[in-house]
Amino acid sequence: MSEHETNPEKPEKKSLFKRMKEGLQRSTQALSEGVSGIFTKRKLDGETLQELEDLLIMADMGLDQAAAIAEAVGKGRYNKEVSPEEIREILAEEIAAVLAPVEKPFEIDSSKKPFIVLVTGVNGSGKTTTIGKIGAKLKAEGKSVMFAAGDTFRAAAIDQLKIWGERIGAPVVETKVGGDAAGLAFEAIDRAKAEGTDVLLIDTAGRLQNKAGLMAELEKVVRVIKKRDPEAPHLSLLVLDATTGQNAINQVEVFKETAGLTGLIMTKLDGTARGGILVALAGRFGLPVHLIGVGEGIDDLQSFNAKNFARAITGAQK
Ligand SMILES: Nc1nc2c(ncn2[C@@H]2O[C@H](COP(=O)(O)OP(=O)(O)OP(=O)(O)O)[C@@H](O)[C@H]2O)c(=O)[nH]1
Repeated sequence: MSEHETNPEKPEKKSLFKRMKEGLQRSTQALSEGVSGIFTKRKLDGETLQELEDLLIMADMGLDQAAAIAEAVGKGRYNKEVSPEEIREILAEEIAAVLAPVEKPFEIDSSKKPFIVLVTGVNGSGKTTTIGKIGAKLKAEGKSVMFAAGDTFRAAAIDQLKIWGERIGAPVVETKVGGDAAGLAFEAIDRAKAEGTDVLLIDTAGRLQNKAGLMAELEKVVRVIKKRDPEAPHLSLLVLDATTGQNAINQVEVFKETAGLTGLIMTKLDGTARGGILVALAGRFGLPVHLIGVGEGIDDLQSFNAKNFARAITGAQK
């Protein structure tokens, strides 16, 4: 366990970039050492570029993005000696270029009251914790927050959200285990309206093992939300666990239409050497990435910055 996991109080003083870099260490190590291994005392040619492409695939960037990025790195540099440091810089630029279009801060439109955020994701993705952390950040900005414990299938998920609610002073709308999630969303919107709440965050169930049932329920939740406010949900976010690798692609496909996804949050990037999955997702779906999780602390849920992320995972120094 790294220091920031065992002592969540201390690192507050650390810069967010430093925290992110630490969180991404495993990915950085794989890419940075990989580049050194390929380009030390060797020319940039078809062979080394193929090895680079393989390295990018290993980092979960996906076949298409890996090929395109490797090609871009090679452009105009064939048969030249290019140092690993230079390759890391070029790689960081190319990765940032793929990621830049999906960099979008998590923002609330305060003309919408309540601003309704629907949060989906498979069990264990970090969904409930993420909702709690977002709520804490919004509260710190002076906004009033309400949670709807819409993962009605698991008592643990309801309890976890209640703990967050108590911690940050946000009311939690809940129903009994097995209760109707759509009905709960309906009730939560009415209550948030009545109480003049700024932001309502709605949790949902994530049992992919019953995919048809889950999707039918999600559709119903979205339908009911729209009945109360045709513009809502104002954000529909999917929480993805970076350690699931390429599986994240399937998850986006599953939730995209049903939940009308407007953006992504990627958690647990600290638990994998394959942080390149964000590159694969960006290239494939172009969905905004609002936040990334690089550890368990509140400050470890950070705004996604394409350039910083690309620099961190490649180990580029400049
Ligand atoms: N290391 C690390 N752990 C994280 C991150 N985000 C969330 N977690 C942890 O992941 C675990 C699962 O989070 P939950 O919030 O329970 O996940 P969930 O999707 O709600 O899962 P269920 O409640 O099981 O559906 C918790 O222990 C979180 O602290 C992250 O960015 N890094």
